[in-house]
Amino acid sequence: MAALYSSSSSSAATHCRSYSPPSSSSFYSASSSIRSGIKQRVRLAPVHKKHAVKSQAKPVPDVLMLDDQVAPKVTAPANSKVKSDNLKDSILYDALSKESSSIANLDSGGENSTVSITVVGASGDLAKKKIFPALFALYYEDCLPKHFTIFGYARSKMTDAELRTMVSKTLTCRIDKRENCSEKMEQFLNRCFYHSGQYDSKENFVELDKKLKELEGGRVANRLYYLSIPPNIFIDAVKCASSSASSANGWTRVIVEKPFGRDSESSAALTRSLKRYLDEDQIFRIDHYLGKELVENLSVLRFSNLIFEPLWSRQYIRNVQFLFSEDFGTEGRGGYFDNYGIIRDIMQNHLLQILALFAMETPVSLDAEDIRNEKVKVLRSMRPLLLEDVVVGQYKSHTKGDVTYPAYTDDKTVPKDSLTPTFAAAALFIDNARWDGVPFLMKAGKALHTKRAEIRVQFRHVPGNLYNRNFGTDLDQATNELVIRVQPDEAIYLKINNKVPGLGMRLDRSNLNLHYAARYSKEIPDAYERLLLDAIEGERRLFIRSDELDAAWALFTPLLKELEERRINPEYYPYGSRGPVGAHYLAAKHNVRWGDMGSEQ
Ligand SMILES: NC(=O)C1=CN([C@@H]2O[C@H](COP(=O)(O)OP(=O)(O)OC[C@H]3O[C@@H](n4cnc5c(N)ncnc54)[C@H](OP(=O)(O)O)[C@@H]3O)[C@@H](O)[C@H]2O)C=CC1
Ligand SMILES: O=C1O[C@H](COP(=O)(O)O)[C@@H](O)[C@H](O)[C@H]1O
Repeated sequence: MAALYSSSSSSAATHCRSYSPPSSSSFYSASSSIRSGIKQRVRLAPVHKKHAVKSQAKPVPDVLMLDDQVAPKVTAPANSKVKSDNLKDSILYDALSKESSSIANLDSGGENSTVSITVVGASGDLAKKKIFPALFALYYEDCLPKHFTIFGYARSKMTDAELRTMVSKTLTCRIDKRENCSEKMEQFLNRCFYHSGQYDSKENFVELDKKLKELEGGRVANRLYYLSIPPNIFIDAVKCASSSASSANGWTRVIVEKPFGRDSESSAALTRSLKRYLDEDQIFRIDHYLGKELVENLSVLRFSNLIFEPLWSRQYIRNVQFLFSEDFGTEGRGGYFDNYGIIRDIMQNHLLQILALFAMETPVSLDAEDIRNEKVKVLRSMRPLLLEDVVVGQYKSHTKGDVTYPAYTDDKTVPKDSLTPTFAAAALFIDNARWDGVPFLMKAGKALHTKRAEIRVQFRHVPGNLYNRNFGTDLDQATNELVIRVQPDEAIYLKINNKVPGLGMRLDRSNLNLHYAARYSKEIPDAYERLLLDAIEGERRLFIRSDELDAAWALFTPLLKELEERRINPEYYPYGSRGPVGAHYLAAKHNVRWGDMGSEQ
């Protein structure tokens, strides 16, 4: 039986995910076996019979045959509506998800199945900037299944040829692999098609369905919809896609882009509406920060190295900081941004998701449900944010030399009297045994002095430190710090104290540095590539489950309401600066110094 399973691991996706490590590294072979471990476990999971009943599918064999030559027999019809109430039972939930992952893995890569990816809102910014380029990169890397089709769907009138021209302008070849690039592009573009339609028109989706069927050529048809449209039309599109263009014999999945509402109530309403047309395990709520390489590496760092996990608690960690800054303003997205602000745009999702991964307990396994269960526990253990633990700011115009940088309210799509924060700093707390009393600080801002995303872990001072005299460094300040630089120029470095070489005794601060560009020659894939591939493979680990979302909103909603109801004025900071001074007072109140204020890196 074991041989049967291992002989199945020849699908394109599995192949494209076996990254080759640098020759001297045994570490990577360990980590890639973790990944194949996930697959192995998922594939071996027996099929849960209830699912077959619920989805009214044909009976499913107890042992899944994974040989590519064996046609997958059964999948959950996408439009089968499974009520979500009983999914609250996490055991059943786990079983269902593992089961559908098994089906997904069977169905996505074989000779007798096909995957159709429809980008809804294909004429838009995100589609052009991220989604089509990520799909091409997956194709280039042989990660897409043998049989696949890509459809663009939007209201704009376009022919297939015009879509191809539009998409071709956004495609780039990998720096490390330029061979055959134009051939590959042409092959890819030939598999891209376009259908123009309204987002609320069943007829238009029926037309799409017809075109999809023609291209699917009678194979088991799996369908992935990427909703790259404004949130007010999500439900219209989901309703039409699910009723008129979901797969009759394969899976149907929908990737939903943020914003997932703007507070607890609107988020819950969105979830309820989505669940009228889809099961929870058909919904892939994307947070692209979870697809970033160093965020993915966070769990590997913690759980595959002996040295970190024992230190990962209030006993040794003084505070943790999650930092996001951009060196540009809203630039054309002010209309969207003004309704959300930086807390909803970055903190409630990207930074909080990273925090949950950082702080969670060891999951039972690397399966999606085990990881998401642990993340939910962390989020539920957190205190809702208080206004007194938050500082908000907004950038104002600034002139440097000959250049004048605009204020946020100079954006034509932003009301002149807008109080929407473009910067926020916050102190959060996790009331559990591991993290009691440890401040988790977040700072996020637009139009700051630099573009960067980092996690900084500041350790406590060394008790009874022998070197606590004046050896050139204040060791109370110069505690160890672990920095995970998510972007740009990915790196993980640990600040340590060391002796300056020589006959004297002076201490210095140095970095033990894993600098990705120096260590790995391979280009780091874009987050959207990883997440699209995961959605095709049915891997939900990096997507947000509805209970995670509820818990995340519960932390921020009271604060957001208070900020808006009391019309709290932001502290103004010049475009290109380090942000409002108030952020320093906030940190000082919690006995913390922001780690990004130093001169290093
Ligand atoms: N752009 C980005 O960097 C990011 C975007 N997102 C999210 O991704 C989604 C898509 O973003 P983005 O591509 O920037 O969005 P766009 O504003 O570019 O909209 C995408 C497409 O939707 C259609 N559309 C736009 N407005 C309306 C409307 N009022 N009614 C009906 N259709 C409309 C348009 O296509 P047509 O007119 O042809 O139908 C447009 O090309 C959004 O949910 C956004 O919040 C998330 C993170 C980053
Ligand atoms: O989700 C968002 O993310 C981008 C930043 O993403 P990055 O991958 O370029 O760091 C941000 O600019 C945007 O406001 C926000 O909606």
